[in-house]
Amino acid sequence: MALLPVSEVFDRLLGDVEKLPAEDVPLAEADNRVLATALNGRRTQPPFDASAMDGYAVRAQDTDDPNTPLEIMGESAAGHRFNGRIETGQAVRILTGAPVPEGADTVLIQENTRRLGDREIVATEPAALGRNIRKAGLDFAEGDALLPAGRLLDAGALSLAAAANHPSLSVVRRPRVAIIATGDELVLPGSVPGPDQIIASNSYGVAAIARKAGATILDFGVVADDREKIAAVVAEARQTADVIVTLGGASVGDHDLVRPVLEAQGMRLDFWKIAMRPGKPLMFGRLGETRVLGLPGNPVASLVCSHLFLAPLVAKLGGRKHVADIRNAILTAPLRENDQRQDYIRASSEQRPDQLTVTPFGLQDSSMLNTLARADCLIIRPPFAPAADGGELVQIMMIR
Ligand SMILES: Nc1nc2c(c(=O)[nH]1)N[C@H]1C(S)=C(S)[C@@H](COP(=O)(O)OP(=O)(O)OC[C@H]3O[C@@H](n4cnc5c(N)ncnc54)[C@H](O)[C@@H]3O)O[C@H]1N2
Ligand code: MOO
Repeated sequence: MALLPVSEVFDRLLGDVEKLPAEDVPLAEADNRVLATALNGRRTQPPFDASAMDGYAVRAQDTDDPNTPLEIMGESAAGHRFNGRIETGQAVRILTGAPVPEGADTVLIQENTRRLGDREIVATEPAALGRNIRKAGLDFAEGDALLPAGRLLDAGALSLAAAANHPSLSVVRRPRVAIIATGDELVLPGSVPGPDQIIASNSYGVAAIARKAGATILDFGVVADDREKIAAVVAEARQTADVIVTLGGASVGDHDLVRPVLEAQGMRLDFWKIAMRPGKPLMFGRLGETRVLGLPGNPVASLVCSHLFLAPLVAKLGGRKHVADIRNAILTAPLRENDQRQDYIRASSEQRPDQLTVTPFGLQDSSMLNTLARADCLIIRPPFAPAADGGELVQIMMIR
């Protein structure tokens, strides 16, 4: 089977993805969720003409002559309005956020007044008509379009939704990603491994990438290389998962059972084996409504494929925008010519005063997590790229 080019992998994986259905969540739990439907104001804010300052509600023309005393008729505080109307020659003590009394057209700030005893003030400076008054609806009015569908609910959006009196919000359901690690050699961190065993590490990194893209993770732990056991876990996972991610068992060895087991369960294979390094044995298919992404077991292949493919898949299902952070950088060391597979080379970037540079790591074996953890980017080497010298420009994808 020919290896599928990376650009086609994106098309086949993402081409027909629709965002998941909506669900209602309490406002307090809506942080970092994606709004499913546009949000309108359910009230007008401020609901009345309100004072923007501590001072006195007056008629502007009464302040034209600074020596005219104004009689204080009462107080309007936030939450407790002054019930009454002021006439010429009168003022009401007013505090920030309080309703402006009828008859007043201006708020004179406290600093521009002088008190004469308990009952009177004079303006020390004339006030312009309408000063320090927030008109009703200054922020928004009932029925105004406030937030569009697809908006990520961040701090500003959440407080606006609250101010508009929405106690709950309709958000896109989080994609549920089931992760199934396969392999007789794997034991969980903290176990005592047998002589031929290693610690299962991939799930943790893959889960972190998926979660960052908006997923809820269903971790199915480690399953032995056994057809029945893998089939049983897949059958359980497909009940709830939008995406099943399998780890390992994707290649051509006698114990690489994932694809045959999934096909026996009815998976329609879309593609298997892609023109990429690391990540060649990547597999993608559909099991009913559930998408299945079979990641190669080599830890670096699992994580690089998750950055490249799982993150945008999860983001799109969850209604989020996902744009890979791709930049141009100057190579500090030479690179060999490339073969037919698009290469993603672990590297370290440095922002210098005048340019971004990138240094590839010498060893690129796809089992080496130590280099992956140190890498902040991957150099993208297109198929058949000629050898590159230090000083040449290359594309890099940031991974942290
Ligand atoms: N004859 C060929 N052999 C291999 C090919 C090939 O094309 N022809 N491809 C190689 C490539 S590329 C990769 S990548 C691996 C992928 O193989 P599998 O997906 O079948 O993965 P496994 O054989 O199960 O495991 C490979 C390696 O990774 C370790 N592993 C697996 N799962 C985990 C995990 N959850 N946490 C940590 N480490 C894990 C496993 O122990 C193996 O060492 O195949 C090449 N072979
Ligand atoms: O995916 Mo494999 O890691 O190309 O070595």
